[in-house]
Amino acid sequence: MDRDALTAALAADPARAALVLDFDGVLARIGDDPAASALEPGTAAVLTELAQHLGVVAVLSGRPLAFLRQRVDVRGVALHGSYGVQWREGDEDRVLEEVGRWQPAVDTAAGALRAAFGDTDGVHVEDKGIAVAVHWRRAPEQEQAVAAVVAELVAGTGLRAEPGKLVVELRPPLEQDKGTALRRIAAGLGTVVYAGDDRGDLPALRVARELGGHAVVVEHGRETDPELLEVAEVVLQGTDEVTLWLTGLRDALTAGTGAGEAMMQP
Ligand SMILES: O=P(O)(O)OC[C@H]1O[C@H](O[C@H]2O[C@H](CO)[C@@H](O)[C@H](O)[C@H]2O)[C@H](O)[C@@H](O)[C@@H]1O
Repeated sequence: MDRDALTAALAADPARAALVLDFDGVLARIGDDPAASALEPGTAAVLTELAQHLGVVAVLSGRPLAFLRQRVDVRGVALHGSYGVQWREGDEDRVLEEVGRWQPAVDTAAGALRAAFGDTDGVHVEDKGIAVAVHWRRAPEQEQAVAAVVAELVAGTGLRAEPGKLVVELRPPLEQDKGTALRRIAAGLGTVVYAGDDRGDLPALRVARELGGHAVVVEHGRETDPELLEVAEVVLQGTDEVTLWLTGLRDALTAGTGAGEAMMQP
């Protein structure tokens, strides 16, 4: 399958189609500073138009919902944060109830990670509210030290370790992941397309295929886990190719309507 076939699958019955996208590495390029991630230029405008034509356009991310609300302030785009345990409903932020009882464990883990790595150059502890992540992108030599502390914390707190690109997150050990979230988002719809780039996207990529939809993997060279490429039906090269695909999809959906021209310079 290629980009055009993917576009055709969504355009066949757009009102019943779901386009669900990961944030980091798909809509935002990967960089050194997790706090600096932002939508690629022009993407907000394209997503706005896609949301007017497709049944569902959603962002499903490991990022907290509060972060997504700041970075993806796009009318019509549904937001699902923290691997789908947080979402926006009307004017309210919602979170799965069972998450709350893990907050003391998350706070303990966050404190321990700050104590262990707060003074370590290049290691960044990311407070995600209902989870905590530790990054070593700027200090690759610290990977083993991080792994050792995280293993102790998993054993001591019962939290679950969620590995990603040069990061590991400690989060509540619920039977919830991007796959269970995608099933909820896609319920009752026709064609489902999910695009992701990291290990946390694997459950959603598999569910997309199980539902008869399509799994899109965004490749970032050697940082791409080979397991993702095994699940992929379409592989896009980095966020630049995502931008081209979304622009082409917008053009296909708006063809003949007079909308969509000159909205985005890829
Ligand atoms: O589910 P996602 O939207 O893909 O979020 C996954 C994690 O993304 C962020 O980390 C990654 O992107 C950073 C910015 O480019 C990069 O510096 C880091 O190395 C990557 O792992 C985010 O910081 C995590 O909280 C997300 O879980």
